[in-house]
Amino acid sequence: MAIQRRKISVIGGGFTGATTAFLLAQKELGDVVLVDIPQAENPTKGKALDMYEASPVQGFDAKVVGTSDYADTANSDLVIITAGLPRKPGMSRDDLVSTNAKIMRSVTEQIVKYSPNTIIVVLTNPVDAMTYEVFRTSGFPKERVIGQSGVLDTARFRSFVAEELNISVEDVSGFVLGGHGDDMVPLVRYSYAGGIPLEKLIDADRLTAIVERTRKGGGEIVNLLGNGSAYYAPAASLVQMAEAILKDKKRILPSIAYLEGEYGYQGLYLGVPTVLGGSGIERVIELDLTTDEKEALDRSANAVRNVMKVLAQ
Ligand SMILES: NC(=O)c1ccc[n+]([C@@H]2O[C@H](COP(=O)([O-])OP(=O)(O)OC[C@H]3O[C@@H](n4cnc5c(N)ncnc54)[C@H](O)[C@@H]3O)[C@@H](O)[C@H]2O)c1
Ligand SMILES: O=C(O)C[C@H](O)C(=O)O
Repeated sequence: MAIQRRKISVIGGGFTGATTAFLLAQKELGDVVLVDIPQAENPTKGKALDMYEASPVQGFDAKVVGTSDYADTANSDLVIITAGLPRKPGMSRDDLVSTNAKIMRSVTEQIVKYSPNTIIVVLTNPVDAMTYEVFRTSGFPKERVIGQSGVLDTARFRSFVAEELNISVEDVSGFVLGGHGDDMVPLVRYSYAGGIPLEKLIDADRLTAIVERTRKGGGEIVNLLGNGSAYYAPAASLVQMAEAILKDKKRILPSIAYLEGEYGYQGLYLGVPTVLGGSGIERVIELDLTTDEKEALDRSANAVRNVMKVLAQ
């Protein structure tokens, strides 16, 4: 029997969607279907063809097609949702909730129709609430609906620490819990450089500044870009999660997972450490938190709950 390549659909062919599609193809994680609205069909086809034409030069074997027809996504192994509005300077991610929730509902119905057994990874903001909306609309089991925030937030933290210590980013590990907002909880106590706790290497004041910069990392890029939000690091983060799932790597990566009692929360999508593998979220890892850390996580969880109230209206 012929072995078939994996199929990955990326919904939304804008900055994050197109960048993700290209990285997925470059890593030969599967053939990629890039989907956008009918009005954007030609540019989407153009981007996909352009990517495919890079394959002989870069030496990757992956087909990339652009479309507005969900029939082309049928039987996807993985679907990544990037469709929706990004914020502009002066906006919070939460300002996007109503518009992007409608988009989540419509794209999820199409995804489920054509790929009822797929795993969905959501990027669209406000991502904790949007992941919940996709979960609710899809009717999928919780392990097959996952949100991306922690890989990106941790990557920002690791970059800033590496810069501070003038060391390789590879040797820095970070740990960010909570919602993808300014209340996220970077946990310095669980962060290391070359196995050495960061608190032994960086002054408390500097560490506080790095934590603050991480929390506001998305806004820093929004202000620099002027019209849109980050896409290179978000796309790289999606691809790391996709690789863990498609190759059943069982990596410990932070994901936005549906909590039913873990960390004391019920019925909430929130960023936590997880094991990501072929079934999606295979396990949520629970850790003991100090009183201060739990209070910070509660603030972040409350911020997500407040956004979710809009969905209930
Ligand atoms: N969770 C994260 O860490 C993270 C990181 C980066 C961006 N984001 C979010 O991802 C989303 C996309 O960001 P972007 O920079 O790619 O924006 P973008 O404007 O470049 O692209 C969005 C694309 O979605 C398409 N779209 C809109 N409605 C659609 C629909 N119904 N079906 C299919 N496609 C549709 C648009 O035509 C556009 O091409 C935003 O909400 C942004 O805030 C989240
Ligand atoms: O900041 C944004 O609006 C986009 C994204 O969530 C990010 O953190 O870069």
